[in-house]
Amino acid sequence: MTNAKQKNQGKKTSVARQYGVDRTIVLVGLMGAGKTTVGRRLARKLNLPFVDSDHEIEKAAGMSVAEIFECFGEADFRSGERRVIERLLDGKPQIVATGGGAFINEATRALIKDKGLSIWLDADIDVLVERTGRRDTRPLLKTGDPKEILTRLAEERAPFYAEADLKVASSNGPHEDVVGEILSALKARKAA
Ligand SMILES: Nc1ncnc2c1ncn2[C@@H]1O[C@H](COP(=O)(O)OP(=O)(O)OP(=O)(O)O)[C@@H](O)[C@H]1O
Ligand SMILES: O=C(O)C1=C[C@@H](O)[C@@H](O)[C@H](O)C1
Ligand SMILES: [Mg+2]
Repeated sequence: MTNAKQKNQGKKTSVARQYGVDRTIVLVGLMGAGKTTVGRRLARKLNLPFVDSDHEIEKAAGMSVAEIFECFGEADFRSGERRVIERLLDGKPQIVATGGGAFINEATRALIKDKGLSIWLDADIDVLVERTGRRDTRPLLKTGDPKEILTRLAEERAPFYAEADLKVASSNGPHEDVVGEILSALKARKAA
């Protein structure tokens, strides 16, 4: 490794270390909570790589999430999601944004708990409805009224998301504020 590369590598670990981050951060929570868009900004702040599990699945399959659901069904999507997340957890610390249902799957949740530091991004239903309404890419929200679906999913999933290591409110923008809340939660965890 060249000196410059070594220096950069050292810098990468040191910013994250200041916040006590020595394993991959895994963002969990409902569709629209901000896992992808907040996660990308958090990664920049901590000088860590960013990766999105939905995007990785799409790359591997050469299809969109909606197409995978349509052609193979949700069960196949979930097993692909588990395999992708297992691979993403097997390496140096990074920021992983998961799909909204990943942490609900028992096997995927066990992997994340074993190797990652999970953070639940929690936003109010009306905020989620507005945010997810901006793009028509989420297959689970196309089967009925999005507000009813998100309300039901929030009820069903909250006990699982509550198993995350940290919980951060993500209703109030801008994204940078949520990043700030995550950094504060990491600092508090380090100090505890
Ligand atoms: N704190 C925020 N302030 C303002 N807008 C936000 C905030 N967080 C997310 N958004 C917006 O909400 C939309 C959905 O966000 P994002 O794609 O990051 O959600 P997600 O949790 O990754 O959802 P999914 O589970 O479907 O992948 C985007 O348009 C994003 O810019
Ligand atoms: O909440 C969910 O179950 C999902 C969320 C999205 O990120 C995608 O992973 C997919 O649309 C399913
Ligand atoms: Mg996302």
